[in-house]
Amino acid sequence: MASFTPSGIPVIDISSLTKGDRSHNHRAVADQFARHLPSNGCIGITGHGISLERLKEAFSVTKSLFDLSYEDKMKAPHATAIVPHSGYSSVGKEHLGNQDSKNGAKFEASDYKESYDIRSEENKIDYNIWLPEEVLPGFRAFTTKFFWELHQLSDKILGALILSLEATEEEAKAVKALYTGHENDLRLAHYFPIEDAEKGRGRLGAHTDWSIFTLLFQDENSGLEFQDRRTGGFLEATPQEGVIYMNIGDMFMRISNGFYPSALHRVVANEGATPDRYSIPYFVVPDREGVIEPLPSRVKEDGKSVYESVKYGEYMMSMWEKVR
Ligand SMILES: O=C(O)CCC(=O)C(=O)O
Ligand SMILES: [Fe+2]
Repeated sequence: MASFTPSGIPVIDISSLTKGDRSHNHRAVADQFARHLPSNGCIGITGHGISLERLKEAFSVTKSLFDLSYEDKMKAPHATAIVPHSGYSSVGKEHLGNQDSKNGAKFEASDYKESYDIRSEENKIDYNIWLPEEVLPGFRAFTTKFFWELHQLSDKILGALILSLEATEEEAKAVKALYTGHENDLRLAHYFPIEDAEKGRGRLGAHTDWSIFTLLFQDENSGLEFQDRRTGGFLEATPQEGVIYMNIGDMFMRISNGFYPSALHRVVANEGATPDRYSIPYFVVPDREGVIEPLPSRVKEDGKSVYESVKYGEYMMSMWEKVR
């Protein structure tokens, strides 16, 4: 059974996936996904197995990173090119709101934030750009460990998502083969404080993620909102202890032939003086060479294929051109 946030976003307990007991039935979680994700492509999750201590540590590491001087942060600068997408990006590198022209919810924002992207050590294209160890001791070790913890969790969520589509065994295998975790992106983000914000002022423009799905950790300073597709308005993703938000991205929308929508989301400032905000998105993405297309069984059921097949790497590069 799901509970709901004050704004009506469903919150699903996934502990039967994460307890590690293989005899547990994953079906119940898959059924909850199938019931609650089709409306807006977003849910809150509890029972994810990431402890509160771990989360506290992650936010404290994030804050220490952004508290460094600009000169120190620039010791791990993001490349001027799109690739490798890793290391430190100062304000103004991205304009995610630019990608949103199709759904009438255009939302002006200058993406008033700085961020740092961490990748798999085995990713040879988007390879990591690390700060020298002495600049922030322990940063590399912590974030690398956290990256793989989130990968383990994501692997289980992906399994339940595939199960929720009633995929054949062959289809399930094919989708899992698209994903090794080595292209995932752990992003630490810091939104600057704003004095005298008008309510609803943009901190991050409305966009969908290009991922399979995204896990979102945020601090107690709210601002994350998902579009309610029935009304076109936005629902606040209220910060709640132990709740991680999760949204479907463009790739799983395509795999599901549109059964799951890619969630349109944004970050806004509260009215008045708005403090710093920290968040940690984890983007679960296919491998670059992965060909993404609707499951044949869903196409059969729906009577048509809503999406053409795309190679993830090509899709991603075309999207990057839009938001730079
Ligand atoms: O900061 C957040 O809560 C959301 C970040 C986000 O949507 C993104 O970076 O794609
Ligand atoms: Fe996003």
